Amino acid sequence: MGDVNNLTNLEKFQRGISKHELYRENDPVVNSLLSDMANNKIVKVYQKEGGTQIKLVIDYENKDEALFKPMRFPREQQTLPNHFYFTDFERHNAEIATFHLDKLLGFRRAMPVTGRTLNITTEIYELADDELLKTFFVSPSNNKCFHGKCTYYCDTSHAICGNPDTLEGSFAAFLPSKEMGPRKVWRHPWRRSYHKRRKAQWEQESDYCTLVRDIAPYNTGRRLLDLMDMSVLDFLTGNMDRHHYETFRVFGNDTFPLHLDHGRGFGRPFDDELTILAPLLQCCVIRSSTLETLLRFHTGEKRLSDAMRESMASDPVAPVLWEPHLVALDRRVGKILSAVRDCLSKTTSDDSELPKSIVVDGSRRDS
Ligand SMILES: Nc1ncnc2c1ncn2[C@@H]1O[C@H](COP(=O)(O)OP(=O)(O)OP(=O)(O)O)[C@@H](O)[C@H]1O
Ligand SMILES: [Mn+2]
Repeated sequence: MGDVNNLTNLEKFQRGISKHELYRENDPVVNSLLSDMANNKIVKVYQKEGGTQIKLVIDYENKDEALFKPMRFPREQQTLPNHFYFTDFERHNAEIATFHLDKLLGFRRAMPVTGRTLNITTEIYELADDELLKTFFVSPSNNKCFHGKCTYYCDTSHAICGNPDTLEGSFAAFLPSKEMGPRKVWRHPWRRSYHKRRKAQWEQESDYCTLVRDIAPYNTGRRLLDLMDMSVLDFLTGNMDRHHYETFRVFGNDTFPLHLDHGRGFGRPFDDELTILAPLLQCCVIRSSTLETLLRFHTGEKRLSDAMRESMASDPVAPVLWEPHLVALDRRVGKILSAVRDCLSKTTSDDSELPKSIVVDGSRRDS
């Protein structure tokens, strides 16, 4: 199908997705794709249906697409104390930062995301489809605003407004279409209850992990270790909103889970939500390569915060994160490592076998 030289960077990226990861380490197509999304001409904008908060699909002149989440708040705004994880607003910069973090941790399971500042008149209003256009209005201070249609926060009092005419947002590279790359949706075993008074099973049973590890697909292959990686990523960012995850059907069950939907991370830099680490705390396993990476960031020359600062410096909307969030990353690496240490001391004391908690296998490329 067509000459490889005529492919857009997004198409090249999509063709490079493997059973093990979205892209290869140091693959130059990633930076080219980020730059395309940040600079290419936009020709059409419409709302993505589904999901709880507003998201726009951006069509570029070269037919590539991106998923846009608008900025709602300044970087310093924290999660409102009386909001649950499921009513928290989404933060566009959390999508950008989590892509960088996923990459630095060596997972490569998150789609590339860049920041970009748009002109709300010429790059949204004038390119919007009729549905979206209907939700535009001019605010009392004469800024152009829209609210779209969705389950939460799509009304006049939660509108997205130009400032006065610019709007910042995150642009995530589009996944292959459902036809090209159909995906399977999985319920996360450590999903929260999404109810203000109810608790989930894992919150009430301390040996919940023994149940999980006996059932497919967690009883074999890489999947349980992938959930541990996901809980590491989510604990570092403070994301409590991991209800489902998706895999590509073509790769079967022994493939990586996509890291999608990170808009609710980076909301509380001064608290570390240990319950996000529950999978790791309850199962006491972690992939050896992940442990090595965390140790390197903890004891090595470059701390995780430094690596993140460096990685995000070239983003068009840098600085992407408020400084306290970077400080939190280093502190949380320390907490993950002490959780692993606790696991070790638990499992080595009862029998002389290899400590179960450490992790064993990489099972990333070849198993
Ligand atoms: N980069 C992407 N390209 C294409 N589709 C995507 C991308 N990221 C996410 N999606 C799809 O869009 C849907 C909604 O995305 P996302 O989860 O980020 O939004 P959300 O409003 O938080 O949704 P929800 O309320 O269901 O959690 C997801 O089910 C996912 O399948
Ligand atoms: Mn979500």
